[in-house]
Amino acid sequence: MDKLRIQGGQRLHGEVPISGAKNAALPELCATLLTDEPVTLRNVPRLRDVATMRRLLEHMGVQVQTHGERGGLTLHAGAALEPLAPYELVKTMRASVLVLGPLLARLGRARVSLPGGCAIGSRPVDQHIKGLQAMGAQIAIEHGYMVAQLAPGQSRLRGARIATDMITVTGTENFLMAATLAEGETVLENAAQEPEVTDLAELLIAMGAQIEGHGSSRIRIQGVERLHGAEHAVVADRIEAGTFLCAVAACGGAVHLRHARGEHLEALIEKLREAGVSVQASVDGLQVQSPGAALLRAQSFRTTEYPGFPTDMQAQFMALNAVAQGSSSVTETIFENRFMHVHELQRLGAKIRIDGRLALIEGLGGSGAHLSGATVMATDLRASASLVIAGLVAEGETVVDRIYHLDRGYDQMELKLRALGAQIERIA
Ligand SMILES: CC(=O)N[C@H]1[C@@H](OP(=O)(O)OP(=O)(O)OC[C@H]2O[C@@H](n3ccc(=O)[nH]c3=O)[C@H](O)[C@@H]2O)O[C@H](CO)[C@@H](O)[C@@H]1O
Ligand SMILES: C=C(OP(=O)(O)O)C(=O)O
Repeated sequence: MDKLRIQGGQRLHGEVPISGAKNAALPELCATLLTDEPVTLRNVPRLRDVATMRRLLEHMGVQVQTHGERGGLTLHAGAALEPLAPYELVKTMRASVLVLGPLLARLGRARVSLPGGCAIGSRPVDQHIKGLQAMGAQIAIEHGYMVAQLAPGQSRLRGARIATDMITVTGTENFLMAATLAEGETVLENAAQEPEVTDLAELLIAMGAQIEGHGSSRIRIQGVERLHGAEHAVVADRIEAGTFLCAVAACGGAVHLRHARGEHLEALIEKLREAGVSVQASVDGLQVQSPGAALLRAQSFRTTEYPGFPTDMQAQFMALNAVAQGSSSVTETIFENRFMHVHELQRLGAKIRIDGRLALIEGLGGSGAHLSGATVMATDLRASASLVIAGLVAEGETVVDRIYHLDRGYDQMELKLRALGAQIERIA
């Protein structure tokens, strides 16, 4: 099992290219199920989740071709599709639930394994099921599978008004894709406003869908009879960019993040600036400069839906707070179990106390104390990133075990960090 070995204490300098977003690429790969014409995606990141999604789509009969160095994939979901997503392919990746909407819309039936339990919370899919039922789908849970079909006498999904109990990102994406081929109008109330939802809507529009209001909390979709092929470049990954911003903030140095989109990271950038980090827009990205964590002021924050502070950046910013000056509090409001990095950060010497959904952090900056390297265990994707950041500033050697979690969502992170001057290597 691969691990990362880090020798802490280096400042970071240079330029890093930000890859396409995992959370946009995954729904966009699923959207190719909506048409029998080829769809080309560019800037698809090289990630384990993308490879898993590719295997899942190929298993259903989608032909996938890779081209070029720059993450080009052409997907062709021709006529012979088997709408089955088996447990073996679904268990490691929550996003596999995103095949349900497109399959129902295109074929009127699907059999999709419930996604496996996840470390960060229970993550039910009740809202996905309720919304698709409102569009006329009949969905039963049988032997761990969602078995879905259209109601008798119905040849297409029907447009509906869907108001979810909470804001759900993949739920919004599933409804958006399903509604493109439904009969009549669908209105999504309480829709997620994340940039990845907007990027998906832009791909769907390029395929011939009629969508208005994406990027706001109410999205209107007029169903059409068919969609066609298109070409689309996946938006830059704001969470990868945010992770590099926190890494440079903690280590100190000056780095250009090529392709990063500052307008997608406003809540995070505001906190970094308040901490004492300089973040400036450049022609094609962001320029970040930091004196190093010990001279920064720790920042309190609460995670909320976009445009608020992203839950997917909570663990990385907490690592920064642990080595900055002063005390801070972090409240996680999206997932009930997303503090698993805390125990591992404590093993490196971080002073953090958890009280329910609140973490209280006593920053080491200016106290004379430091994190000290140790072997730590990655428990989920962003927890792994937070341990890498902590390892980069800790004294001595840190080994981060179980980095298959990191490989789910970061495109060659250790190579990118090494190019910036970090001492980090992958070991078996
Ligand atoms: C592939 C992808 O895009 N993953 C992102 C997506 O996950 P995902 O789309 O799974 O997260 P949601 O936005 O759906 O979850 C928000 C909250 O709603 C709850 N919920 C959701 C659906 C449902 O049917 N029932 C229910 O109770 C969840 O358990 C969670 O507490 O958004 C999360 C929140 O920004 C991010 O952390 C993930 O990186
Ligand atoms: C939680 C995440 O991903 P997923 O929804 O794929 O588990 C994430 O990207 O931080």
